[in-house]
Amino acid sequence: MNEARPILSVAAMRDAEAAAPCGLTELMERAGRGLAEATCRFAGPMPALILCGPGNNGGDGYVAARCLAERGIAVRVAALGEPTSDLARAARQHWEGPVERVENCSPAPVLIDCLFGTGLKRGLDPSLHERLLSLAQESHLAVAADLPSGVDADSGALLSPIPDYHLTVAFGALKPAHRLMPAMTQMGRVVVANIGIEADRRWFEIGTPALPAVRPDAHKYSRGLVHCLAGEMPGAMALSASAAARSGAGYVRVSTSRPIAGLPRSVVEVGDARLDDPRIGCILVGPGLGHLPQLLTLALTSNRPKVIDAEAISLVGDPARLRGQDAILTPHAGEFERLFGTLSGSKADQALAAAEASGAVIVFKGADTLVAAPDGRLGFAPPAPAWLATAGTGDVLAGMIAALRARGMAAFDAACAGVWLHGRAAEHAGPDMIADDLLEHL
Ligand SMILES: NC(=O)C1=CN([C@@H]2O[C@H](COP(=O)(O)OP(=O)(O)OC[C@H]3O[C@@H](n4cnc5c(N)ncnc54)[C@H](OP(=O)(O)O)[C@@H]3O)[C@@H](O)[C@H]2O)[C@H](O)CC1
Ligand SMILES: [K+]
Repeated sequence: MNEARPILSVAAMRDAEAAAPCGLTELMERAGRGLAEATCRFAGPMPALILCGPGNNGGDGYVAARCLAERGIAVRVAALGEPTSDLARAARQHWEGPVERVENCSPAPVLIDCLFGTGLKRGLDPSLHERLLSLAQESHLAVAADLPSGVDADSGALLSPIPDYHLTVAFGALKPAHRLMPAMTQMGRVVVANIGIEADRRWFEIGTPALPAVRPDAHKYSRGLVHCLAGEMPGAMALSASAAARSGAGYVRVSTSRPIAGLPRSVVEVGDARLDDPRIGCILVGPGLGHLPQLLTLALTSNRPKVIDAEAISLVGDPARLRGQDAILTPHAGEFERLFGTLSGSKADQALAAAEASGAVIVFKGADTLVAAPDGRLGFAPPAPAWLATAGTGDVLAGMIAALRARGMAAFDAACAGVWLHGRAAEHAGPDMIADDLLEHL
């Protein structure tokens, strides 16, 4: 079972740190020890070079050096200068070995980057980031303490270039950058060292979903009726409706003015669209919609839950139009901007602002998909294969989420579950998959 792991912003991390009953010195001790242990497990007994910055990330490095030396590892330390924080100064004093200079130290098979963590405020000086890149290049394994130095912890932006790491050891909790582009692709394996803080769980990495059980007295309507509104290009809705049928909906119905090729025989095509049917668990509108804005208007006249995808998102026009609707929106970046405009802040900030403005659950898709709720909950997708970026996979996701919603899951939970299952289906389908192949793995 893959538990939802908390994700903390820099501000939330500082609060958690301040509230930790064990105190900051012990937190640093645990962080350094966790870094040493994770590095040993990953790299074995290879000689290591630890780069220490001026702040507490550097402090973690001095602690890790002591712990590695206690394990008999040949470890060297190189610093940018003397530590500037009290905690790091104390950690430096407990390191009994020599301290070289980052500018002229020689490389080692394992490079451990403890230059900067959550306190990074700007890009590294060019001479320093070039030094970091070259020391990483000359090592066999590069390990980042908390975050690669150069990454903005809250947004995942690269403030200066970073090498590709093999391992990143996050302290206490994941930070947004561990699950946001572009930083997430350069961190290698990401592990969390438990340092004993209490983490707020409103932001989290989406874990294995708990799906509703099928009751012994279930019938097709109680298991969830998905009503799809097919548009000008019904092939897209064929994918969505098939995905809904394969995601446990009891009954999938498609309103269409002409026969649709490729639907499973169990999916029913109907000529009319009676959306006041109280048995409808979720309406799906958008995939293959084309220029039929009236279908969105029709969906919005119904009080039933709905998933609004693809072209239908742009047709909403004003996010306030969704207030009072029980809606899940599934935009990619282009659709997001067309409806919500250019919002400021990180992708996380933007997703939350969009959820608040519309009152809808927002699935902000991409290599770093986020699920935002109007009440401030935010799910970050675990990494999914890059080969998911192919035509039709969004139609499949929309159908999956509609089915999970129709099965009675709350909107936010259904969206998170759909995103998680979609990523895992892609892993099973393999690198040459097309969207249709996902259906076999739902
Ligand atoms: N959160 C926890 O529970 C724990 C975290 N720990 C570790 O501490 C770091 C965060 O430590 P902090 O001291 O806040 O920050 P950093 O070490 O990342 O860096 C701060 C210093 O770096 C200077 N700075 C910032 N950006 C640059 C830059 N581009 N170039 C040069 N110098 C820079 C900054 O000084 P300025 O005044 O010049 O801005 C600071 O001196 C966290 O990531 C964990 O690794 C602890 O172990 C305890 C538990
Ligand atoms: K670091």
